Amino acid sequence: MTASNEAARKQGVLKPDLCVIGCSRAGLLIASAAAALGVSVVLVDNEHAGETSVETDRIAHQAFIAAARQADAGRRARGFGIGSGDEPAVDFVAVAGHVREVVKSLAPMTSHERYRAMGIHVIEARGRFIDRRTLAAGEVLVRPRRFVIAVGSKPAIPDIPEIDGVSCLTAATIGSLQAKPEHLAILGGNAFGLEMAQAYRRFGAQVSVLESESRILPHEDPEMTAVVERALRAEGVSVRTGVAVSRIEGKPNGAFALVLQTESGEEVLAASHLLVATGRKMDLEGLGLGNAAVEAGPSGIWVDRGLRTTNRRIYAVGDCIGGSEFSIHAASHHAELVLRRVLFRLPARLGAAPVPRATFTDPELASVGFAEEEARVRHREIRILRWAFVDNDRALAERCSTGHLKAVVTPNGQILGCTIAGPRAGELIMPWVLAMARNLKVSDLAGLVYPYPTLSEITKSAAVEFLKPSAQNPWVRRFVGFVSRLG
Ligand SMILES: Cc1cc2nc3c(=O)[nH]c(=O)nc-3n(C[C@H](O)[C@H](O)[C@H](O)COP(=O)(O)OP(=O)(O)OC[C@H]3O[C@@H](n4cnc5c(N)ncnc54)[C@H](O)[C@@H]3O)c2cc1C
Ligand SMILES: NC(=O)c1ccc[n+]([C@@H]2O[C@H](COP(=O)([O-])OP(=O)(O)OC[C@H]3O[C@@H](n4cnc5c(N)ncnc54)[C@H](O)[C@@H]3O)[C@@H](O)[C@H]2O)c1
Repeated sequence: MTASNEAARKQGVLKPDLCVIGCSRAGLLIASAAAALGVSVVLVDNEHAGETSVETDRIAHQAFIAAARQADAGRRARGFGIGSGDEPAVDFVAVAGHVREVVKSLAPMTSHERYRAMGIHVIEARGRFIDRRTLAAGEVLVRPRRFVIAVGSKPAIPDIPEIDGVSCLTAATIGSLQAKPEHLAILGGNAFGLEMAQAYRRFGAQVSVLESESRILPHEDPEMTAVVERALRAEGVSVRTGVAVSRIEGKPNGAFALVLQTESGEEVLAASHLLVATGRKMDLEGLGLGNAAVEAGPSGIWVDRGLRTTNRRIYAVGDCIGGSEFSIHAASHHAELVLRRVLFRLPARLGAAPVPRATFTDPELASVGFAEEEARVRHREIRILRWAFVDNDRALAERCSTGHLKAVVTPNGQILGCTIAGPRAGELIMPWVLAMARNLKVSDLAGLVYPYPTLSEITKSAAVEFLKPSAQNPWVRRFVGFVSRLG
């Protein structure tokens, strides 16, 4: 037990204004904002942040993808007349060193010491509710005015016969690989699986993605996911959709064979490593939610639209409330809503602000609002606006012109959604998020001045498409003709 926990035990029960359970980005945001406003805060976390946590896994994941991008840039440099086009020499151990360095540089930002220096009482222990108002954390009891639960999620392993017999990798363990896998089979073709597939392929591994749905990124617009799928296949990733793994057969040398059920029958796929990227499950075990009358189901803790649980003193944010979107920005958005409600007693509700989604493959895929199919169900008439990166000067100059932007709008220019598959899509989606959040029309995006040459001009080009039919309007033509006769 740490010195501060020992001191707390001697004080008896801690009675702060706020107790945050979970040192996630969202938990830290709430704790630090509340402390900055003079609110007394206890933060309970079961890990030494900065060492092993989802935060660490996530930054390690991004650092790994960044290294793979460099390997690919080495190959592509030949197209610019640079280098010999030889395969880049990849030192997998040095790549792991780069990842460790990036993770280490993040550690001071998430260290408990940083939050203690802000006046937050940090307790390093797993929290467990013992009644409706009290949390036991190690030997300390905490009875605050309000709780916020931000305990996240952990990888879910699918129920496949004999999967326990192979040592499958997950988001939490893939970082421990010290050598390039010979053949990496990845179960699940959503963001995490695809980002890993492309990165390992770029490092020279054979990679097979096995997705049970009929297409990868099943929640996104199929026209746009096809762009990503084509790019992955072109790099040599084997993408299999609509397949079910019916069992796994271990081999004596540690390798294994996946028995697949496909439309054409049974098939066997031999691989050296298996990465499970089939989703997350809530990390609620041992939290004692029942003691606090906080109801939860298999899809997470039940909250109302203001993120309040079935116990009115307790809020929950992030992955642990389930839903369709598990992301750092969704969790941070929850944190901001809870801060509004708890600190300022202002109304705040889920669903009021559009939350974008992003997949960091190359090309990236980012979206906000409705895709075409859903928009057609909800609106009698819609218009589709498209612009391709091949018609963007910056993309051409940089030889990254794969993909396009697709926006869905109403006939009067209200933006229903936008999806971008292409370079920097995760950045380029932001004007569309802002426009949707502030109820701007697509003509507002068309009217902005964009610097040339930038990828961001793709937004202007697509938005201007909305105005083009007006050029055929007889009244507009007559007016322009009349004005031009005035001299
Ligand atoms: C490999 C990987 C890559 C990802 N990449 C991205 C990405 O590029 N973009 C993106 O937006 N999202 C990404 N995500 C998803 C994102 O990390 C999660 O959606 C987000 O972290 C969820 O935040 P959270 O607040 O729910 O909790 P988490 O970040 O999961 O943190 C929960 C914390 O609570 C602690 N805890 C758990 N139980 C207890 C307890 N009983 N008592 C005390 N403490 C407890 C845990 O130790 C942990 O520190 C990625 C996830 C993974 C795994
Ligand atoms: N770019 C990002 O925002 C990013 C990056 C990495 C991870 N994450 C988050 O991390 C979490 C974990 O990601 P994930 O990709 O593991 O989960 P996920 O839930 O996002 O996707 C799981 C995929 O696996 C498929 N699947 C499920 N069972 C299967 C089976 N038995 N065989 C084959 N396919 C199966 C699903 O159809 C789905 O496409 C997600 O919440 C994700 O949002 C986000």
